[in-house]
Amino acid sequence: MSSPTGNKYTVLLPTYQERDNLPLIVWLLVKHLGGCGYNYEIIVIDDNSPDGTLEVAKQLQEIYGEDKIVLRPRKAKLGLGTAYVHGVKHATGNFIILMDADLSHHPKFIPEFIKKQSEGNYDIISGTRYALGGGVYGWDLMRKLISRGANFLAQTLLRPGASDLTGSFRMYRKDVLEELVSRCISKGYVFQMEMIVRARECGYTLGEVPISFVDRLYGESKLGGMEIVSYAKGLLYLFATT
Ligand SMILES: Nc1nc2c(ncn2[C@@H]2O[C@H](COP(=O)(O)OP(=O)(O)O[C@H]3O[C@H](CO)[C@@H](O)[C@H](O)[C@@H]3O)[C@@H](O)[C@H]2O)c(=O)[nH]1
Ligand SMILES: [Mg+2]
Repeated sequence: MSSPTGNKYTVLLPTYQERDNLPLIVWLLVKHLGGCGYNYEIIVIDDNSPDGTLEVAKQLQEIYGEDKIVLRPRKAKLGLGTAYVHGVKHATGNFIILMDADLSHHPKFIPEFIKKQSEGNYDIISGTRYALGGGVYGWDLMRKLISRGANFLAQTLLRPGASDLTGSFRMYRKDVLEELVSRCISKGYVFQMEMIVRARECGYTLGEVPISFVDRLYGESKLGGMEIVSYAKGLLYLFATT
């Protein structure tokens, strides 16, 4: 079946301890991308999860095929930012979708990203929780404050012209993503924000699509105190240098 847009979409799924979530997220991706006739592949980047995520991914590969599920594991937990860098090296699509594997980002929004992209011929489409009717569900007050605070600080210091700077559900043209990752120095959670700041520097166009972010059911977030400290350091660095 030829893709309705003539494009190929590569979904990068970084996983660390996502054994219970992976079958469902993959099934939903197949449903919303394959079911709509899009040409796609899913690249799973597992960082040697002790819970056996990679073994689950291998079973999924047998079910859906090696052309649809591509495995690019790494030997150790090396961080979310570098997982994307690693994944994009193996991508064969001309558009790349970055998303979490824990069902916080629902694949039903991807056809909306694709529609928005073709309407404005944008270089980047960013899912937004903080404008246009997007939202967050299931987080406690503390986590909401951390996210809002991180966004507010970044908006105030960097003024990058996007409503959700720390979210990671986005679609990029492949060459744009490659250019941006080569310019980014962050390795942890601050990576998402730096990508938008660099995109603005390079003059790339950005469209936004409202998304609802639902907190994970299975497993735990990897966002801890260390990540918050490194986020603050990264933000100050960007403030001082851009
Ligand atoms: N391969 C790999 N994957 C990782 C690593 N750390 C996290 N992941 C994967 O990256 C995704 C996001 O990790 P979570 O631990 O679920 O992040 P979160 O706390 O829910 O944070 C989300 O929201 C933040 C903003 O509100 C985002 O900044 C963040 O990117 C993510 O979308 C999941 O699929 C998780 O398995 C890592 O070191 N290596
Ligand atoms: Mg999560």
